[in-house]
Amino acid sequence: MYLVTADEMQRMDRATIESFGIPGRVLMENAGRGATAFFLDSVHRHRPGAVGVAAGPGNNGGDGFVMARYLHQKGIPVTVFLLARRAGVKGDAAANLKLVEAMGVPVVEMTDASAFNAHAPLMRDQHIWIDAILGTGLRSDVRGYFRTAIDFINRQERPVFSVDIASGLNADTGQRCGVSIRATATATFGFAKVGHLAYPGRTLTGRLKVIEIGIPPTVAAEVGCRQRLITPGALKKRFPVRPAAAHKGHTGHLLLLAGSPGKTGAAAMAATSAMRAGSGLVTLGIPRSLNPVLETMVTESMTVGLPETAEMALDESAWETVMSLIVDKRCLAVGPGLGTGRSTGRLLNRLIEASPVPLVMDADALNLIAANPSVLSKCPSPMVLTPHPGEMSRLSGHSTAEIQADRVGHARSFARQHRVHLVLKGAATVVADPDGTVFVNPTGNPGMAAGGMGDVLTGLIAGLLTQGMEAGAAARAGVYLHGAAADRLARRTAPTGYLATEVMNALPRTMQALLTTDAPLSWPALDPLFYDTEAI
Ligand SMILES: NC(=O)C1=CN([C@@H]2O[C@H](COP(=O)(O)OP(=O)(O)OC[C@H]3O[C@@H](n4cnc5c(N)ncnc54)[C@H](O)[C@@H]3O)[C@@H](O)[C@H]2O)[C@H](O)CC1
Ligand SMILES: [K+]
Repeated sequence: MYLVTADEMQRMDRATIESFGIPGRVLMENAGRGATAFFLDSVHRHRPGAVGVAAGPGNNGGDGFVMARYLHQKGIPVTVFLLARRAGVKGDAAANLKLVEAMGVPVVEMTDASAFNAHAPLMRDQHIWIDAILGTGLRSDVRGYFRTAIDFINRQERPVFSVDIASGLNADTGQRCGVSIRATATATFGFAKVGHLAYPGRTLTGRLKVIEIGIPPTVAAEVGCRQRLITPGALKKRFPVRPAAAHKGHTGHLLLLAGSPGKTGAAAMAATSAMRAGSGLVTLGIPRSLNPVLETMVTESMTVGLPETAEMALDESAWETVMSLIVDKRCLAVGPGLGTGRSTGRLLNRLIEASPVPLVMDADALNLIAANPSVLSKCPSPMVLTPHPGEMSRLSGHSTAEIQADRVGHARSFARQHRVHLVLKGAATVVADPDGTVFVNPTGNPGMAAGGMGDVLTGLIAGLLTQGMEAGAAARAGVYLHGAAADRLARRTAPTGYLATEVMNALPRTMQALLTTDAPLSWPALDPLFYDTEAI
């Protein structure tokens, strides 16, 4: 399913109007009518009392006028609070303002803070708000008394239904532009926007419905949308089909380099997660002194003790053994609990330059690469990097705050520059491909903010790659399944306190669920996101 930016959406509107001759007025009518149906569906249990429509001067306000008209026709008491002069409303929005007034809907013009104060008592009487103040036309921090209006509506603690996007939310990043409406539900048009899915936008959006307004499907392709939501339907087609007579030679062999003192659990969890993902065999290469410990920790994986440094981390002299081990492998994963010593770093650099198989790199491997990210361009094989925002900061040189303010943009630019598949972890994980396409993951919950979850993800992605999945697909399937397995645990046990090993053990049945359904696997009570799977 496409996720679009404000600019892409505007280009699609234009293309629909100019190349297909569908008038903007028709799009606005379809938007307002569809949003009204979703509004009535959302409030069906309690027939709405007085409905206040807060309308801005642009086309978002225009959609609000159309909604006011349909609600009025249904006999629902509705008042339009116009946050602009009538004369300042132009085009299709002006036409609909005229129409709604002609029908007898009261329109209160509020052009400054003093008019706003004068009408505050009437505003307080509204039971439900329709927020049609600002849509995708927002380009900077919210200015003027729009700010006052947004704060006022939020303070009323009434249900708020946003038109297209919660006013004040940046459609491209999901960040508040100074201030934002906190919506109970949002009806958006044509396609979901990136800002609906990225945090904090996701919590400010409420239930989300994508309304079809008549944009021809080919227009999205022509505009070249570069963002997608990860959906089970798209993932399913990418899973390798296992032959009935499969043996473990068919199902791939992973080489995992991991572990240092105090971090043996990371190595063990990543290895077993690869097995849980369906990898045929896993060989775990670890510092020699740790072999006795890991032999008892992992049962199904094989272990190989490798030359180590004085700190008992992998030494550069392990190179030859590793290269001989890699010969019959389908994937190399490096990182969980690896340590960040210089000799380990030299070993890693040489592996990146020579790996004949796809590489997955996480944790300390990323911290080591951060010293010299240009080595990535020398890798002859596909790479998946799985940084959390702190590791991403070290890799890219941008602060964590900058990265979090535009996760899609930072993931995309790193993936393109270094030709890697970049998994930027955290709430609403994003996966960027080397060609700049970015996927946003809808699964996962706050209970995953716990030790070991990243090691499970590394093993899972590596396990999928080992079975022959293409690198980008393995990264997307990995983050989706990882989050969905955790959502299942959060639902069945408790929202927090479930363990990484439990997520790991839940992987096979989550994968089975993915392969046997088209429905999103997440639990709606944990994830308020609702999306129309028809609107792909
Ligand atoms: N998606 C579609 O196909 C359709 C979308 N529609 C709706 O149109 C809006 C976008 O409309 P647009 O006129 O471009 O912009 P807005 O209404 O969002 O806002 C423009 C308005 O707001 C002022 N403004 C901009 N930034 C700020 C700011 N930071 N502070 C204060 N004021 C600001 C600006 O000056 C303008 O006056 C889309 O969201 C949909 O709801 C169509 O109706 C149907 C087709
Ligand atoms: K809005």
